[in-house]
Amino acid sequence: MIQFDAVHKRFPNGTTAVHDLSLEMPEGGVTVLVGSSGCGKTTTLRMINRMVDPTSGTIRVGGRDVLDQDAADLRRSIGYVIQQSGLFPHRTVLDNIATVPLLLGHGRRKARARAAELLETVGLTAESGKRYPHQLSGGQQQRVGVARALAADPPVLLMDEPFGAVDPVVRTQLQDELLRLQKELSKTIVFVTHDIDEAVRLGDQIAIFRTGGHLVQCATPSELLARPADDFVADFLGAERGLKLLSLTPLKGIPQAPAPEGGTWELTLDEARRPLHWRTKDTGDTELPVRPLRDTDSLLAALNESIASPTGLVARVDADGALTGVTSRDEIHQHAGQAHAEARVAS
Ligand SMILES: Nc1ncnc2c1ncn2[C@@H]1O[C@H](COP(=O)(O)OP(=O)(O)OP(=O)(O)O)[C@@H](O)[C@H]1O
Repeated sequence: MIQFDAVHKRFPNGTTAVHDLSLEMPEGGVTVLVGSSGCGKTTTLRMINRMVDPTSGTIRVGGRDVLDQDAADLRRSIGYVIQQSGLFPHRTVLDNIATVPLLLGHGRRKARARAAELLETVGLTAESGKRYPHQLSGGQQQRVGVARALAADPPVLLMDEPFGAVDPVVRTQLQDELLRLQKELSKTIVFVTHDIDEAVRLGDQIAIFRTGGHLVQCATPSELLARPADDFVADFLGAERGLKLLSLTPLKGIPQAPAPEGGTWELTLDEARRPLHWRTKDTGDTELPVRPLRDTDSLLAALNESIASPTGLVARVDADGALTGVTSRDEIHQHAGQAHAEARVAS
């Protein structure tokens, strides 16, 4: 969908922001650009919608060279979300979202109806549409920013550190929302972040840049974590890169055994067979918390839970939260090793 071919960007002051970049961003996938400050991520993003023009090389969107297209038209046809949401302060939330449909000549009523629909899509109440941006929390403003970018239903969405200014809890919620939306909408998304965990969570592919605008490696998250191209990439991924790889592997398919009965520790269940806690009578009826996991939870979550669990056992539940069995710490360890070996072979 988006192709960079030998793209170079040198600003008039002599700074090379992007150096000989060749990269493909597949249709319907999320490409995350990561790297330390000043390595050319934002410039790369902005060349896609012609907010910046390349010095040399070609950028194609949907097969067409961006330089052959009118910059204003191109910008309207590509969604753009930035940090701090970039909303117009004196327009209501609904009017902010309706901005691009209005620019595209949709009537006011139609544009507002579409905006109201999008409010719901991004998880905001109809009432919040009547407010002004400063009357919303930072996280809510970011949701409005996403709704505004989606308003003209563009096939491509550019997101520049969209969740950089919110606290970690809200950030995780916004990431979840984006993943949910993306499942439905399958946009071609280019997402800039400093945060490697965010990149691993959201990316179908991750492009890592080094200062001077050099692309060092572009690969799927599991390829990158299993086989970093060099020390720079390995350092960027951090010492816990092995654990991050486990965060990508779901528990589904890892064997379960029946929950222990009559031993030192037992699981107490409610009437719907949902685990409540681990309980032992040995030390005066002690109860310890249990965090049951579903098949979609990761091996990393399982490893974490197996360490916290007094028995080393992880309680597994179905989609309704009812107990299906338990998995041991040893079993989880063994599969963790296997996941690493498989990722190394696959990449
Ligand atoms: N308009 C400009 N004129 C001159 N230099 C610029 C301009 N825009 C960016 N640069 C320089 O180009 C380099 C790349 O900047 P860019 O904003 O693309 O990096 P980045 O990776 O997005 O950084 P950050 O993560 O800090 O936002 C930097 O050295 C920056 O100072």
